Formats: sequence, structure tokens, C-alpha cells
Amino acid sequence: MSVIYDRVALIGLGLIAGSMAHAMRRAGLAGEIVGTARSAETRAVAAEINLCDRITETAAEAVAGADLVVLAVPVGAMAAVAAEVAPHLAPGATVTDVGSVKREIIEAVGPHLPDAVHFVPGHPLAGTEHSGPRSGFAELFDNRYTLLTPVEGTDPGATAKLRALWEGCGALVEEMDAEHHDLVLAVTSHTPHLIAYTMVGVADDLRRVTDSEVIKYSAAGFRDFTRIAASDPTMWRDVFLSNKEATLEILGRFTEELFALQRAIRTGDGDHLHDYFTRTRAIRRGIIEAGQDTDAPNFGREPAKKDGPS
Ligand SMILES: NC(=O)c1ccc[n+]([C@@H]2O[C@H](COP(=O)([O-])OP(=O)(O)OC[C@H]3O[C@@H](n4cnc5c(N)ncnc54)[C@H](O)[C@@H]3O)[C@@H](O)[C@H]2O)c1
Ligand SMILES: O=C(O)C(=O)C[C@]1(C(=O)O)C=C[C@@H](O)C=C1
Repeated sequence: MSVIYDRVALIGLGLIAGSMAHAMRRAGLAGEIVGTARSAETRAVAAEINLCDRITETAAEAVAGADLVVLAVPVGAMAAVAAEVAPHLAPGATVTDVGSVKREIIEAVGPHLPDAVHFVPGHPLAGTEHSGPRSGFAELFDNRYTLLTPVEGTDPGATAKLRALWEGCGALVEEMDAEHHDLVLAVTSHTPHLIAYTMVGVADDLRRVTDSEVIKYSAAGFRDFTRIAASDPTMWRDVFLSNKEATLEILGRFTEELFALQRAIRTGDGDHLHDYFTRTRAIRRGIIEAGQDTDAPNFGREPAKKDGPS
């Protein structure tokens, strides 16, 4: 594969930016990768593991002369970072982000950017519960979707170039309206995370079951919940605060279904439970048939990675 952007600036050097750096290098997609992070410790680790070709102290320095700028910080920090880099962006550059929520980022980031740059928001649907500069790996995006949510009037050439970069990183790319993205992700990612956080919280609260019993006897289902519930607290706080409406809508539906199942258990309605579980089993089979097998090595089940500073 050949170079798509001469200089890519990564703002924030955690799981996603780190994985992009590895994936871009794997395929030779960037002439130069420049990275920056707000903490000196993160920058030092990134330099130590040679994550980027160059590390700068400030975001302003990182974006100078870059033809692609990737905002890879928590959703709630996107606007401030955009405001900081805006005066230093090269005319004609593309700015993208990797945030898990799209509408609020577009509203918060868009107004800071000069007319002379292209803003193409994005979201790779791939991750792990780890964070920080040591957690990234080149295969993270392989065969996983990245959704681009360009706003009306975005230059199709800028979107096509970003699509090529993500494809070069191994991703399957689709375009989607930001509002719809936020609803879909509330169903497939945000609410499931909230449920995992809750279930692990319940186990923690249940004083009749000791912590050591939770650890010793944790069955596979609960273990999966604990992996998800170990995800970065700042990232997930921002996701829920930013995707409030869609998450609350899905949570409302979830609660209704939960009450129906609760009632079926109380009244001994085995048919209801059986029918329900038959329907949900078919969804899992559909995911596997579509090639998005959650047991595949790249579905958040990579060998343990160390969390680094973030
Ligand atoms: N982790 C996932 O599974 C996943 C998947 C897809 C998208 N995302 C999105 O990608 C973005 C980055 O997530 P990540 O998992 O790489 O996070 P991370 O914690 O691994 O890295 C975040 C980086 O942002 C920096 N940062 C944190 N707060 C900041 C602030 N206030 N100002 C400037 N920099 C700040 C940190 O120092 C770090 O370098 C988030 O917006 C997240 O929603 C995450
Ligand atoms: O496997 C995981 O750790 C994830 O939860 C990754 C996951 C997801 O929900 O699928 C989490 C948040 C993102 O915005 C994208 C991907």
C-alpha cells in the first residue's frame, strides 16, 4: 500500500491513536506520524516504545503542516482540543475524530474549525478495555467497521481519502448520518456497557457474596461483564453524558423487557422465557454468519495488554 497522507497528527496517544499508528505503519499509509499527549508521562512512554516518528509537547506543534489531524481524546475533551489546534491547522487539511458519539462532537468541534479545513468525523467500532499508549496494536481494526459521519457539504474527496486510510488500517468503512449512528451505538455498545457496569456493581454491593467468592466463582458470563466494566471511566462518563437521549431511550426499552422477564420468572411462564431466549440466540448466530464473530481473536479478546498512563 502507498502513502495516503504525508503527515498525520495524532492528538491523544491512547488505545485508538496508538492502534492507528501501528496500523498505519504496518501498511505504510503515512509519510510521517506526529503524536502528542497532554501528559509528559504519556509522551515519554510513547517515545520509549517508538509509537510515532515524532512526539511534540503541544497539540499546536503537532498539527503544523499535517494533512490529517486525528482527535483521539475522550469525547468531552474534543471541543477544547479542537479550539486549541484550530489556529495552527494547515489550509486544506482534514480533521477527523474517533469519538464514540457523533452528533455532540460535530456540534462541539465543527464551530472551532476554519473553513479552509475539511471535517470528517469517524468512529472505529473496535476497542478493548485497556487504555494508554502501550495498549495499541496494529490488528485492532482488522475486519471491524469504521463509521464515517460527514456532514452535508463535506468535500467527497476528503471523505474518500479518509476512507482509504481506514481501509488501509484493515477496517470495513461505511458512512452514516450522525444521529442514526448515536442511536445504533446506544443499542450495540453504550447501553450494553451500562448494563455491564451495573451488573458488576450489583455483585460488588451484595454483601452476602464476598469479593473473594465473586473472583473465585465468576462464571464466564460474569467474567465478560467484568472485562467490559473495566473500561476507562473517563471515556464512558463522557459517552453517556454526550449520548444522553439515545441511551435513555434504549435504557427505557431495556427496563420494560427486563420487567417482562422478571414477571415471567415470578409467574413461572417458561414459554415466555424460552421464546425470548430463542429469539436472542438467533441474533448471536446472525452476528457470526455476518463474519463479526465475537469469539474471533480480534473481538476484544486479545492477549492481556498492559494499561499505560493516559
Ligand atoms: N476504547 C475503546 O474501546 C474505543 C473504541 C472506539 C472509539 N473510542 C474513542 O476514542 C477516543 C479515545 O479513546 P482511547 O480508548 O484511545 O482512550 P485512552 O484513554 O487510551 O487515550 C486517550 C488519550 O487522550 C488524552 N486525554 C485525556 N483527557 C484529555 C483532555 N482532557 N485533553 C487532552 N487530552 C486528553 C490521554 O492523555 C490519552 O493520551 C475516545 O473519544 C473514545 O470514545 C474508544
Ligand atoms: O470490546 C470492547 O472492549 C469494546 O467495548 C469496544 C467498543 C464496543 O462497544 O464494541 C467500545 C466502544 C467503542 O466506541 C467501540 C467499540
